[in-house]
Amino acid sequence: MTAHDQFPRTTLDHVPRTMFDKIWDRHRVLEREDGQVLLYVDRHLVHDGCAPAFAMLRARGQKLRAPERVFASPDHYVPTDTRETAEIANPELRGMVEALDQAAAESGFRLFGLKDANQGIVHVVGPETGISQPGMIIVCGDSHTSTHGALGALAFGIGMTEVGHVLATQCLWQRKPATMRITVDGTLGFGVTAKDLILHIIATIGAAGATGHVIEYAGPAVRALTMEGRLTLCNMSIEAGARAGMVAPDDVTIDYLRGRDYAPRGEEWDRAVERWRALASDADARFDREVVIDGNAVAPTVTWGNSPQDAVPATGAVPDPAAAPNPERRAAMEEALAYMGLDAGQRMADIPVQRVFIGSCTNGRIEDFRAAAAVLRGRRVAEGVVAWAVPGSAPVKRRAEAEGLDRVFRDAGFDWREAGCAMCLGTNGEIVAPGVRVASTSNRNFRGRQGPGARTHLMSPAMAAAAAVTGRITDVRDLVQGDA
Ligand SMILES: CC(C)[C@H](C(=O)O)[C@@H](O)C(=O)O
Ligand code: SF4
Repeated sequence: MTAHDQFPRTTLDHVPRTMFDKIWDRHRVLEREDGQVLLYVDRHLVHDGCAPAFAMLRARGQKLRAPERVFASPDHYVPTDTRETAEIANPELRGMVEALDQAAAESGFRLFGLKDANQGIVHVVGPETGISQPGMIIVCGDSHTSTHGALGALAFGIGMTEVGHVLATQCLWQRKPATMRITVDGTLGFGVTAKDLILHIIATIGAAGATGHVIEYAGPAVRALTMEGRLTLCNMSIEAGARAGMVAPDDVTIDYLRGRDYAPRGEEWDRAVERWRALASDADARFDREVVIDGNAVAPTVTWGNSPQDAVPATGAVPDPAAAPNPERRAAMEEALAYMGLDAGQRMADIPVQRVFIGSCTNGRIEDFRAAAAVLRGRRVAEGVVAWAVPGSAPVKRRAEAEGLDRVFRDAGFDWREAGCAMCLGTNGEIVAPGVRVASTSNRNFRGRQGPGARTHLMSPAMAAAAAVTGRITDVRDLVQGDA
């Protein structure tokens, strides 16, 4: 018997915890009687839409509590044809970029400005610079902050008032969410990516399927994903209604972070890795909900409607509202088909597209451009199709250019552009005309998102490249079968 065994351990020691619990517990500052918990925030990411929060601070004469924990990059409002602020013709857009420059100058936080080597969509910048790390609480005034959970962080979007609160206090009040584990068994097949997987998951559990929950993705098909695939997966957690998505850190995570600008070094790195490895959910930890997905059954997946849950295999057809489970769903489907200009039963492969957008915080990373380039090499964009490649960050753009991918895109007839959110949301003015159908690698196919009347079909980068080449929705497996 060891000395330790003579003392009964407290029951607390025996409570198995999920990764979410471990991160949550470590960041609790205090708890209110109504159950709200004050959390300490490790990283606060800021974008060019956060001007109202800085205005709030200014009006109250408050300063940033911890500017060294705040990192910013302009993304939503920046045009993707120039990096010169002075060349931004629209004064409103220019004003947004200038407002962020001014806030950084006043408050002393790190800004990756328009011409900075690290500028990009905040959700691409955080992971790629190593600012986002396992075990952290990461917040940003943007719903797709869930992206960073791929590194084993608890990362979630907050509102503008909360952005102001975090800037001033470095803390945030939150109610504890429920936990949900999505286990993906099996292996993703040829031509099937993390994007197809997350569209399949959302189609399975619904756009409100994870409301109030933090999702932990687990299982062999998730473990087999690259870090970039995991970022895509976690990015769209919010489209299933989840508060956040996360993947436990493993060798993939650690290899990804090693040597990045903001990653720890030397002995500090070794200690960090030890901490990160201990974050995984305990084997006997209980989740409030469990979902199991068969990874072998996932096909290249495309959306047909105005919610990310409106997704079917590329080999499938537009569903029939008559088969809807209830009248509300039937009405929603009918409305979506009318807006999208589609008929029930129409084969997905017969739907023509006029525009293609490869980019966004979902699929604007180097592996996404490699996957699309692999399809485009030796091929041309179909007659009448306008196709854009928009890197998620300046480093992604440089890397792609170093690999000669920009040539592949240009030779195929793509426009190769500067980094930003661009056509994902179009707040920078980059939208399409009414009725135009877009094959898009972004995360939301809401009505009017890519412009009033725009018709968005969500898909993977390889699928978007295939659509660019054929001018219609195409199962990329059919197109590239003869390659190799
Ligand atoms: C503008 C921003 C607040 C918004 C978000 O929260 O997600 C945007 O990034 C989006 O993707 O719709
Ligand atoms: S790329 Fe799209 S989804 Fe991502 S932050 Fe920008 S607008 Fe939002």
